[in-house]
Amino acid sequence: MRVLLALGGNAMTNAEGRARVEDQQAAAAVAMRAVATLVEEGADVVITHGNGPQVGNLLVKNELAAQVVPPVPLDWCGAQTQATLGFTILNALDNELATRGASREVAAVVTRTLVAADDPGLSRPTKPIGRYLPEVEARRLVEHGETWEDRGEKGWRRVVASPEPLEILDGAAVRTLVDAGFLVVAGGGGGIPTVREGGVLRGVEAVIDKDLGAAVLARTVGADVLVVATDVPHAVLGWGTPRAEPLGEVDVTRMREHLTAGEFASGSMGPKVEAVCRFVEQGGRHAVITELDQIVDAVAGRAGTRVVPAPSPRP
Ligand SMILES: NC(=O)OP(=O)(O)O
Repeated sequence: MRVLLALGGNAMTNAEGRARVEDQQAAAAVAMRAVATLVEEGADVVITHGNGPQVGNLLVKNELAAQVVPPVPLDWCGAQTQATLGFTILNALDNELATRGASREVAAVVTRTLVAADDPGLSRPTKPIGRYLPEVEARRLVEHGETWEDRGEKGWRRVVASPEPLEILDGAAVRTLVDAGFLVVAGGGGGIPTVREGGVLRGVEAVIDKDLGAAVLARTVGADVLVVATDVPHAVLGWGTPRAEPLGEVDVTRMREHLTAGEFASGSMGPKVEAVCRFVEQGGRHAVITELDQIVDAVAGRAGTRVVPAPSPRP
């Protein structure tokens, strides 16, 4: 079985969302325990990861240091997060396999994702990145031209452009490595957004939603199962209301109806549900949204919100 595991922000930060080096190393170590168990059970595992906290922090560093060292654009920041998180995940995975007396070849692939140059998402900021700030501080940054948005009880968060992922440009390399038996980290942060204009490729300043990127990557590597690991055990209908209903197994037609009805918040559960629906609609065996410590059971169909193909119509 081939599994695409998409690790959410909480899988690469501590419980408060902090992204110090030691927080990221500790979080990666926890996530790789699940990956090592899947590997022991015989799965091919491809890992992708979010980069929202990390890419936002890099952008702030760039802006603060701009008078001293040349700043780099957001797509460069995204590429940098793929490298640092890829290296952190690989170390954690190698170390976890070694404690179990196991060993596998591992690799991290700097991954570009093709987006359309005229994607409306490039001119309309929607993707939350970086740290949360109190409203008063966020409004000060808005006065300096940044876009910030109220994200509820945690505070305000910067939002940036986020185009639709169309194709994993480095997909052939990823697939070749997986077919050769490597455990691969790829498509971090949804992939580095890249446009092709007049036959020329160039990065664009945006951050792709990593769950939507994961759905494209899953298709590219021929995954049977997509697991979106986040900080809650299930997607929930009526979240935060007295009628809250955690979802178990749902067929993809019904799940898309819930999505269309506005049951899932944009910028958080909404893209995760969109991603699992796309994966199953395009032939995936099943897709699961669940929390980090349920990953192994999720792959086995015993945990989380499990989206399965719609039943075939009767002849
Ligand atoms: N790129 C991205 O979606 O990252 P997060 O999942 O960390 O927000």
